[in-house]
Amino acid sequence: MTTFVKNIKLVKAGNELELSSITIEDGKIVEIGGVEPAGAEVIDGNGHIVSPGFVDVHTHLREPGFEHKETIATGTASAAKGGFTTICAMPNTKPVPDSVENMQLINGLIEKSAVIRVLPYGSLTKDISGEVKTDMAELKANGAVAFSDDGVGIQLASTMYEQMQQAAKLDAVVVAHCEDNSLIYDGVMHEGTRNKELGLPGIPSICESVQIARDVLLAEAAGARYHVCHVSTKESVRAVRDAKAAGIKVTAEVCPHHLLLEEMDIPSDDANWKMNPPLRAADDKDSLHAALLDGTIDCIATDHAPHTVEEKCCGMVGAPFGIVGFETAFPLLYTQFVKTGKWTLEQLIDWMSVKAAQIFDLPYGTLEVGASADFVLIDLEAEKTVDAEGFVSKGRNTPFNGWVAQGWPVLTIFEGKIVYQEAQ
Ligand SMILES: NC(=O)N[C@@H](CC(=O)O)C(=O)O
Ligand SMILES: [Zn+2]
Ligand SMILES: [Zn+2]
Repeated sequence: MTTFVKNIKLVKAGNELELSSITIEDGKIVEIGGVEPAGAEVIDGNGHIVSPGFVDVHTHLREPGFEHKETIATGTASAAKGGFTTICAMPNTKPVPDSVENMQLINGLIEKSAVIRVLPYGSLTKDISGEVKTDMAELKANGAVAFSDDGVGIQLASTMYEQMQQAAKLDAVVVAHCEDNSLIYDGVMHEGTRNKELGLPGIPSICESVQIARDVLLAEAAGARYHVCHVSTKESVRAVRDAKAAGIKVTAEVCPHHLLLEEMDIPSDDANWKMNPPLRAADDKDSLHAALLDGTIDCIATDHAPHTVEEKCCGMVGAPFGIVGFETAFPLLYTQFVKTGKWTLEQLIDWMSVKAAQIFDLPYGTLEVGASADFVLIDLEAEKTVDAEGFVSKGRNTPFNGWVAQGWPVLTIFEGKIVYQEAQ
């Protein structure tokens, strides 16, 4: 079975485009820029750009346990619509992937329902409760892509250190949601200016940064590979930058919302603006941009975190943290930062695909002969308004509703097959 995708533009250095084609055989890329093979099925790319399928190393699919928020079917369909073909699923499900049995249960659900590649995390502790350590070797042997207790920070340094020592032996990556519980103060948004105006309890920046500072030293001592989730503050950026300079094996991600928004943008006590970590101050946002550009932060990850309309209805206090991200990530970043000349198209695509894959040694996020035929065609001209009601995800929880953006995925191909096609 041969498929020929013609009339597409490859993104070369910077913003340079080159008219090309991709030939697919048995789910793999066999030629780039070749001629149409006789008898091939032909897809006309209509002159759109082609990017490697995006790789999202931080997502929440909610199944098993919270199918009212999202399922593997709806979450992966949403990701495909956003141009993603590989996503790593965080372990805050019920049950948690903390044993061979639970890992196999989750693998079975993925096998049954996912329309793109889902690589599950194993947890660092049983039930992500921070107490009993998991057996990482057996979780890895059963498909854990890496290890995290995302949703909560690991409070005890000894727990983190001992799991880093296990990870170092396995050459696995420890992925950390950094949050010191003694410094949360029941906060619902950034401890700064806007929370005082709204009369809402704040989460100080140190809640995140002190745990990163601790962890990079633990990673150094353990010789482990350590990846920081959703970096949001300038002090966190400094801790990661200093650690990299010291030769510690640390990588980091940033979320689209922390690059696009800041505390002063929060219009009111609206839970669609509540996420963890929260939207920080303008200078924090600036430091995240600088960190991406100088390589301190390695990649962009959505932290797609769907919740129901009911849960998000009634102000920030009491609502769960989290916003959805798959279906808006590329268009918003492209419109705000590439169209404005801050970034090149090549940089944005790199941060959303190849750089993300490299952190976990994944052979995806690349357009190379021999690679899995995972890619997305994007219409850079099409302009649309973000409409949460039209999301494929079950989640409607986004602060970007009504934003106008360009650069929408029109066709997503995973292992050579169409998994999303824009309605004509
Ligand atoms: N980011 C969030 O605000 N929420 C995430 C948990 C997490 O990523 O910490 C969730 O699972 O809802
Ligand atoms: Zn988190
Ligand atoms: Zn998360």
